Amino acid sequence: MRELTKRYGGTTAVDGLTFDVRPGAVTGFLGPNGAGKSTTMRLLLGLDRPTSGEALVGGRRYADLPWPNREIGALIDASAVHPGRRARAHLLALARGSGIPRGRVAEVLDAVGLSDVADRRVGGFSLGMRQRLGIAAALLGDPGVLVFDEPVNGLDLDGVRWVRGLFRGLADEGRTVFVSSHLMSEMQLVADRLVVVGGGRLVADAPVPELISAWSRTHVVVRTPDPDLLAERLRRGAGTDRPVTVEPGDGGLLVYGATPEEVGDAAHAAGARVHALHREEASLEQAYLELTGADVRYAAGSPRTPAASGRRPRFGRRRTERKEHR
Ligand SMILES: Nc1ncnc2c1ncn2[C@@H]1O[C@H](COP(=O)(O)OP(=O)(O)OP(=O)(O)O)[C@@H](O)[C@H]1O
Repeated sequence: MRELTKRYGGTTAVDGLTFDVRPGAVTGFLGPNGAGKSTTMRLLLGLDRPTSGEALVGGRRYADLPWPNREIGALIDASAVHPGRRARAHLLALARGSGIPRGRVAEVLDAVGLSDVADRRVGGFSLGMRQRLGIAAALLGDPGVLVFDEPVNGLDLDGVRWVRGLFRGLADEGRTVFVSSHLMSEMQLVADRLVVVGGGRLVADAPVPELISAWSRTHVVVRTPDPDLLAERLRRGAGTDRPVTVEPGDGGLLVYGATPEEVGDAAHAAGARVHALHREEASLEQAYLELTGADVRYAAGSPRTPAASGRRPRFGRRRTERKEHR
């Protein structure tokens, strides 16, 4: 994507996005609802025209690809199949239109686990079965680039595990796998890299471990009836050179920059009673909430954001920065 922008009337769905999606890896495309993920994918697939900028597949616009289905396969909308069509007939029609041999249809039906229901009408399929059929259609041309918009929706636990394995296998074969989701927990399990968007803008583009260490901080949670005693002691340092910051938390304190052992020792030295003490690991979920919470449009107010649905980031980006200046 190069400076990709799409406006619908007064709404800017995609706002100057620039990033690359590379072969041999699963790239997660993450953002809350309305962040512009589907629009970006639609622009890449030539289903809509950019207002400005470009979305290219191997350096070419979708419209300029001689055999698009053999270069890029996509699942955008699993319900976009006529309900009266049988699964096999649907795939055969797609294959015929793209010059793909008939034999490939049985192969992809088998790959997605739909061989037994291939001659049933799609109208009777569950959402999970339709997702599988959509994935089969994406695989049909054996393309080097695969794009999946929210592919996990509607899949049961087995289906979710299967899809993770499938993406990993496709990336290991050297293909480019680009998968959107609004679920950080899902992306953490499947993606090598993440492109994070909020309000149509790029918020982060990095390998998953880099994102975690850059955007979230592990801390120690202490439950104590004597928070003032302990906080005062910790603010003078926990016996190391590292700066320690302390924040009020549920029934106690949240301590940044000290180990549980150091916090325990500080409590002992201060004479503060400790009822519980544990380390809370930095999770990608936390990083995601911070990242999208940092976006102005998604910081608060919108009823569709994780921040506004009761999972507000406890430590927004600005607060963290302020803490570090203290
Ligand atoms: N055809 C359209 N006409 C008008 N506005 C649109 C159109 N398509 C998308 N939008 C708007 O563009 C913004 C981005 O939508 P988009 O569907 O790309 O987001 P998304 O990240 O895929 O979210 P979701 O997970 O909800 O699908 C939203 O504000 C949406 O309402």
